[in-house]
Amino acid sequence: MSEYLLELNDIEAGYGRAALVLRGLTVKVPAGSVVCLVGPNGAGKSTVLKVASGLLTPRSGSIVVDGVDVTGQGPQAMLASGLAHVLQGHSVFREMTVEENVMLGAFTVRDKAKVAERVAFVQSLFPIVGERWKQLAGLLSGGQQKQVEFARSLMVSPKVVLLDEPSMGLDPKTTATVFDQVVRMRDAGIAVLLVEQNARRALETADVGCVLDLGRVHISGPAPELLADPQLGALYLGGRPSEPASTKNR
Ligand SMILES: Nc1ncnc2c1ncn2[C@@H]1O[C@H](COP(=O)(O)OP(=O)(O)OP(=O)(O)O)[C@@H](O)[C@H]1O
Repeated sequence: MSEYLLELNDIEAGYGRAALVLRGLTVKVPAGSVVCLVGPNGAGKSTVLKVASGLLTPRSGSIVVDGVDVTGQGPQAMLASGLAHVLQGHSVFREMTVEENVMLGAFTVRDKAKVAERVAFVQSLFPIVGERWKQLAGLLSGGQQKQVEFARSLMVSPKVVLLDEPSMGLDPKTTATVFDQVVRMRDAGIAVLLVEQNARRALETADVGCVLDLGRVHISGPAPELLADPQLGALYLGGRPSEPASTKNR
């Protein structure tokens, strides 16, 4: 296994003819870790995940998964290489059972024994998924539905899970539970690249933090150090890290 399960190197990416969103972005996800991307609205956090999962092809730069260069491959190939993307918002099918929702994630897995093994794994990692297995997913709470989405993403045995704003729309207590599940995934050996608006909570969970600004990583380091950084505190207040605190909110 490589030191980094995912490397995004010097990525430039954007949408159509519009200006670049990512301008030389480098992010590395070590094995056994949660890396979180924080930054202002529109900084390009979700775009990083779209590039990593093959939904958006970078204009330049490279994507390396566990030592293998996968730059330019589409979503299906990225999934096969070990990257699973849990999109922003709610993607559970409410009229289907929890089982049916989770099994959608096993669509590409042909080996029945492997599928059974993964079912046992996700049910042990997320007990509520096992307890509500035969029930309609729409009957579950928002936080429980998020665990169904996590379970679905793990059916392909990913090396890295890309999580886009898992706390969106959830109350603080449920958010805390969801972040606990993120830690459980990491402790089960799955690296996580996490994008969050809830920067402080995400940094409290993550091992490594990266602050995005103007399309590249502005500050990165161990998450506890970033939490203690006064510049990052200024960013929470809505200003840019390079501005003195006194100019904020003018
Ligand atoms: N499908 C798209 N087509 C065109 N432009 C897009 C598309 N998706 C995002 N953008 C633009 O790319 C930029 C970065 O968006 P992105 O969603 O990556 O930011 P973000 O940091 O995740 O923001 P937020 O915190 O608000 O979710 C924004 O200017 C946005 O308008």
